[in-house]
Amino acid sequence: MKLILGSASPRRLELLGQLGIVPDCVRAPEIDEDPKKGESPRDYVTRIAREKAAAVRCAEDEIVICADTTVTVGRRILGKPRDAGEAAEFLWALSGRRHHVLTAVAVKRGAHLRERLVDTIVKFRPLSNPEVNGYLASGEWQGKAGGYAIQGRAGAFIPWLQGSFTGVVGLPLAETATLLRAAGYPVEAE
Ligand SMILES: Cc1cn([C@H]2C[C@H](O)[C@@H](COP(=O)(O)OP(=O)(O)OP(=O)(O)O)O2)c(=O)[nH]c1=O
Repeated sequence: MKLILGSASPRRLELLGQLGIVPDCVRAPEIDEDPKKGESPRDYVTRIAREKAAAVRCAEDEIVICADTTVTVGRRILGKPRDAGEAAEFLWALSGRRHHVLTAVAVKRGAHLRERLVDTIVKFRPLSNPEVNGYLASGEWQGKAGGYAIQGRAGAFIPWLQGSFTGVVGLPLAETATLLRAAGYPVEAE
């Protein structure tokens, strides 16, 4: 049984490694990640993970794992910021508030798709101008949903969360292990 990681995210590769899993290959999906008009954040993230899984070619004896992570405040979806200006806007929108980080995981084996949606509530303390400017200068916001990475220096902005830390980083490991086992892929530990 071969495992394909359908993701260009180095975080997802590293997180699988935490489970002792090294995928047999990595195939990054190319899809349009724009939300549809009026689409709820939960529907959006589920659809994108599903579309990523559908976009990755695989043989009968291969399992594909894809995921999508998005940050939501109210009904607003914060994806990966286009530039530093948008990252600044996102950080101010998150400052001093709680938001949700949704990660949908999709595991495909043949025609069968298994999915899980993990919802984590994250609290940001109020940020100051120097903190936001310092963070923007670090470049850590690039390629991250919501414009921050909890596993880096933005960890200092977050006094509390409820849910899955690994889900925020991009692949919730408890749910991922369950999905992979259900698909027939051996996952040790636990
Ligand atoms: C909120 C948050 C997001 N992220 C990252 C995880 C994801 O890589 C990224 C969200 O973008 P995604 O579209 O989920 O993934 P990606 O574009 O990096 O990779 P691919 O589509 O090929 O799978 O944000 C962190 O690393 N830390 C965080 O704290």
